[in-house]
Amino acid sequence: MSGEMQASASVLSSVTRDALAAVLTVAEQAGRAIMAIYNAPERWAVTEKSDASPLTAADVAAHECIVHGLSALADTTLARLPVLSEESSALAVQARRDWPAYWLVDPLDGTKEFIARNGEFSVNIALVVDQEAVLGVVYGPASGVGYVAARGLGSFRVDDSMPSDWQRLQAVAPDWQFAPSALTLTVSRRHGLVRLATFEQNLVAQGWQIDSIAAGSAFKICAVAEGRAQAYPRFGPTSEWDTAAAQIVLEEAGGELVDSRGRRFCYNARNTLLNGDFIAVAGTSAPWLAHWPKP
Ligand SMILES: Nc1ncnc2c1ncn2[C@@H]1O[C@H](COP(=O)(O)O)[C@@H](OP(=O)(O)O)[C@H]1O
Ligand SMILES: [Mg+2]
Repeated sequence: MSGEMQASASVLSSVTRDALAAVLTVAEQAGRAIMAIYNAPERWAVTEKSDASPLTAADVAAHECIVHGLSALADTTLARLPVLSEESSALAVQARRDWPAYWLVDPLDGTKEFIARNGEFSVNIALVVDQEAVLGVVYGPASGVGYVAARGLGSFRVDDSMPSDWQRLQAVAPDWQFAPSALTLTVSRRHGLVRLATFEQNLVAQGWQIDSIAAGSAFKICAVAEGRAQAYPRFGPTSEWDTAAAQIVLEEAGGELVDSRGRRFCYNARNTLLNGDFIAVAGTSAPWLAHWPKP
């Protein structure tokens, strides 16, 4: 076995339910740092990043909390892994090519929703090993609800009010064999809405009735894992830290996250951090992609 394969095997053997619970605790700590600022708007000082997305004091506070929390994990194999975070990406984007395993983090996904004060933002922490997300935590500081998963261990919803009650998630796929009926989609409030409308029209033309739930952040993927929606079609760019944690939550609940050609998303495989169009589905993606709009 090569040194790199040994390193990956050692990280995978650290992926346990205890480790998942510890990463959820890190996300909850970051959530408390975020809420302290969310509830004190005079501390926001919104600035523009180089990609023109907003950056608040909360993004930075959550980033620092997560970097510290992960480095203090009891499992030293996990604690020593490098971190690629939205707030540190300029430094790490090249270095990551040499990393067989690392933490991929969006400390505050849905910054525009944070600024809009609608509560629809999340802390996303994923563990990537050999280009696949193998552990993920998506935590909502405003709701106190986390979605957690690890490869082979299942997906769970954990509410802060009942921390020991991990509720198993199961995605619910449409039955494509029978006459079209109702489909529920989760959709972005702000991005890719023109091609989303075309996709919905393609489904309606086949007799499907579409309901949609608009929301910010990676919760749109978790809602599919939870069975509240059957798919989340995404048109336009996102970054790898927007999808990795929620992807393993969805996969462990019985779903797929794929590009417009049906290829499963993987990480650290290209020279960019940007994702292209994707669809997150309950069950299999092929029936959905038959209705995908032309680019
Ligand atoms: N032009 C762009 N390039 C890269 N990512 C983009 C983008 N436009 C939107 N996003 C991503 O979409 C996320 C918000 O999507 P949604 O509104 O559906 O929740 C943003 O998360 P952040 O708020 O963490 O930056 C950002 O990562
Ligand atoms: Mg984001």
